[in-house]
Amino acid sequence: MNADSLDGRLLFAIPKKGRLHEKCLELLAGADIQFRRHNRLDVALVLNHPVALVFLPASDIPSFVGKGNVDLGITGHDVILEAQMEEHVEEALRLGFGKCALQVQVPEAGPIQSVDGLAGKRVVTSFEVLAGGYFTEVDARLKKADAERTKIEYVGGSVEAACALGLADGIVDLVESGETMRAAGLHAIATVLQSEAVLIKSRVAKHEKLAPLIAMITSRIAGVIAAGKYVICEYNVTRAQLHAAVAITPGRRAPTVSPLETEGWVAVSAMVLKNTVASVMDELVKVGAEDILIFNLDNCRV
Ligand SMILES: Nc1ncnc2c1ncn2[C@@H]1O[C@H](COP(=O)(O)OP(=O)(O)OP(=O)(O)O)[C@@H](O)[C@H]1O
Ligand SMILES: O=P(O)(O)OC[C@H]1O[C@H](OP(=O)(O)OP(=O)(O)O)[C@H](O)[C@@H]1O
Repeated sequence: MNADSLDGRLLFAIPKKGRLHEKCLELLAGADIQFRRHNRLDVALVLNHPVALVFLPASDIPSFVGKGNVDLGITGHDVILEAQMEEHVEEALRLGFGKCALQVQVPEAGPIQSVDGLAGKRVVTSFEVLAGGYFTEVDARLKKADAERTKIEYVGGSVEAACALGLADGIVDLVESGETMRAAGLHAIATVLQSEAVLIKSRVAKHEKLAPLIAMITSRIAGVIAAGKYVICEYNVTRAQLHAAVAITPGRRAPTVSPLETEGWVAVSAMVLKNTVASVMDELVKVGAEDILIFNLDNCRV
């Protein structure tokens, strides 16, 4: 591949490894963005659109998009703030995966058990900017003199080992299930921010001509995300109970209600959030709904 083959193509950055990589590949497949990635190459031409995928470390994607080197990208909200790129990129869509929290952690059995207690001590992190900003405020609130301020030290990985190694009194790191934290004998004493994966667009004006293609990709990805969040719920209910049933399944705009051949009965179809489906079914049974069926969505536009 040479640089010419990228001419006129929209560049779309995808995390090359790590927690977000697999999910991004699923999203691309769901949005019918087809590509063949050659072994070890970090650029792949999309076969069915004028797009090239650029596989980059998640933490580098905010600045590539923010500076306009690539037009679109998927990365974590956390790394956008860490790269101080929030004013240079537009978060077009929240993607609902890669959910985690950046938390202040200390040894469970240690002498320090509060953020105020940790202030002025040594904190190790991969998120220097966010941790630095957080403890600058804590130090200011506690009126720490310059020499007493919290010392933030950067490490590129294995942050959770820093306390056990005697390098830190506390750390600031990402937590999802909490397994890594607990395995290292740590617990969280504060949350700096919540994060999830986001689709970001460059704010650089020269990319205006790509707007229709960006809008199409955004809409396709939004459809795949919505399809994962919703199911279709269908059931039969008497007209007398329709009002109560519709209150349980109002749908996104409104449910579809169709007459049944049986006098006094209707069939109802509505989109329902997947994570509420069990309680929705319980409630429907209580108001007399019958033949309740749940269907997964492959894809949708909402
Ligand atoms: N445990 C987790 N659960 C959910 N999302 C996470 C988790 N850890 C990280 N993330 C999200 O994924 C992004 C990339 O993190 P990940 O640890 O996969 O990085 P990476 O690309 O493997 O880089 P490195 O391992 O070099 O730090 C983070 O910025 C965050 O938004
Ligand atoms: O709360 P948990 O579910 O245990 O997840 C948290 C861990 O996940 C991330 O690291 P990851 O495992 O992606 O590897 P990395 O340290 O190489 O980035 C993060 O840096 C934490 O260490």
